Amino acid sequence: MSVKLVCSRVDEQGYGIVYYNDQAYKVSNLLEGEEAEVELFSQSGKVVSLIKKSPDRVKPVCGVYHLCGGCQLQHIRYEHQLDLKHDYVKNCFKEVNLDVPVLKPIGMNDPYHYRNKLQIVFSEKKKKIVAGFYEENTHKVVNAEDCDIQDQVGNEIIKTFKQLMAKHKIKPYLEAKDEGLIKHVLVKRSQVTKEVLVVIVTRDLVFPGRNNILKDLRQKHPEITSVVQNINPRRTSVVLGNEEKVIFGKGYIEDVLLGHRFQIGSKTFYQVNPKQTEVLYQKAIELLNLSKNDVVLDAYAGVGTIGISLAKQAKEVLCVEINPDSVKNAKKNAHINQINNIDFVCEDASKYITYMVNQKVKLDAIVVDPPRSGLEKAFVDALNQIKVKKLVYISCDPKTLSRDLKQLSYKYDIHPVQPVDMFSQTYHIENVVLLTAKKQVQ
Ligand SMILES: C[S@@+](CC[C@H](N)C(=O)[O-])C[C@H]1O[C@@H](n2cnc3c(N)ncnc32)[C@H](O)[C@@H]1O
Repeated sequence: MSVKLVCSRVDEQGYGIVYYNDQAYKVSNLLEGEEAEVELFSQSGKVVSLIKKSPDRVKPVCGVYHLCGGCQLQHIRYEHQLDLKHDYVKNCFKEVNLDVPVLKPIGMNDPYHYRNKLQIVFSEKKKKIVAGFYEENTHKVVNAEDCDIQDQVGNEIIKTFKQLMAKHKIKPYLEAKDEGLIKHVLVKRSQVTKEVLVVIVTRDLVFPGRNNILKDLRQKHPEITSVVQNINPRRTSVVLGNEEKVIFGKGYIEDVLLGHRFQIGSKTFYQVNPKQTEVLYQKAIELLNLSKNDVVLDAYAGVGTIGISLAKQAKEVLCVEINPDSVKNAKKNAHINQINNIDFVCEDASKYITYMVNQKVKLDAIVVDPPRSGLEKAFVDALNQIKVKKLVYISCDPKTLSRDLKQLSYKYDIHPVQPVDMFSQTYHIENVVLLTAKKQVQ
C-alpha cells in the first residue's frame, strides 16, 4: 500500500518518521517536513516518490549509499547532520529527566575521507570478484570501490588488490559454500607517519600465489610498509582469526596523537578518526585541568592513548583495561614515549575501582571511556562512593551516558556536555563531559 505522507522528524538512526492511522513508520532517506509517496510495510516504509524536498537534502556523494549500510546521513547537509545529533543528545537527557546543558557538536572541517581503517569484504557475483561492504542488515556484499569516508590511499590499495586477485586467479571466499580463499582485506594508514598496514584475511593458511600478489601490490603501492596474513577458518561474522603471519615489514604501523607515538597492529583497538580524536582528547585534558600532584585513573584505557596523552601533566596515571593484548600494547606505547609515571592493570574496571575504594587509594581525577554499553552499576556505585574531585566521562553512546550521569547526578555536579563528531555521515556521536564532586551540605 502506498500513501502520501509528511515526515514528522528524523530519529536517532537517521530514519524519517511518518505517521499513518496513529502508527509510526521508519522510512530511510526521508527528512523532516518532506512530503513523499511512501510504501508502507508492518513498521517501516520506503519512498516511492519524493513530492516536496527539504532544503537540508543534498545529493549523496557515494554511488552505493542507498545500498550500503555504512553511512546513514549522507543525504543530509553536514551542518544539519550536526543539528540532528545535537537534538538527539539533548533528548537523551530529557528522557532521563536530567537538566544538563548540551553544547553544539564540534564538527569536522572536511567530513569525508576521515577514517584511518578500511575493512573490505570479498565475494563473487556472476563469476566476477566483488569487494565492498555488507548491504544493510544482510550478508550480501555491495561493490564499493571508492568509499567516501575512508582514506583515499586505502581505497586505491583495495582497487589494486581486486585487480591482482583476478590477474593471479586468487578466489574470494564464498560464505554460502564455505569455499574460496580471500575473506577480507584491512588497510590501516597513519595520516601523520604515512605508514600503511595491509591485513589479508584468508580462510586457509596455504595461500597459493601469495608472493606474486605481494610483489605486484608493493610495486604499485610503495607506500605499503607492512603486510600481515591473518588466518580465519571459522564460518562466522568475526573478521579476524587468531593465527597471524607477518609477510612483510614489522607487522604494525605507528601513528601520532597529540605528539605521542602509538603502535597499531591488525587487532589493536584504535580510534578511527584521528583528527577528531585529538580534538576529543584535548577537550578531556582541558576539562581535567590536572596539576603535577594529581593521581589519575584512566579506566577502559585501550592501548593507553588517553593515559599517555595526559601523563606529563600528572604525578601518576593508573590505567585499567580488560583486554590483555591492549594492555601489552599500552605498556609498549608508554615505553616508546618514555612515559614512566604510568602503570597498566589488566582487570575488569569495576572490580579494580571497587578494590581501590575498599583500599582507600587516593585519586584526584578519573577519566572513563567505556564501550557503548556504558558503565556497569558496580562502577557507578564505586564512583558515588569515592566522590573524586574531577571525573571526565567520554562516551560513544548518548543513551548510556545519560543513564549513567543520572545515577551520578546525586553526588556530582554535571558540567555542559560537549558532543564531538567523530563519525560524520553516520548517526554516531561521541561526547565528553566533566563532573565535579558536589560540596558536602553541612
Ligand atoms: C571505547 S574503548 C576506549 C579505549 C581508549 N580509551 C581509546 O580512546 O582508544 C573501550 C575500551 O574498554 C575496554 N573494556 C571493555 N570492557 C571493559 C571492562 N569491563 N573493564 C575494563 N576495560 C574494558 C575495551 O577493551 C576497550 O579497549
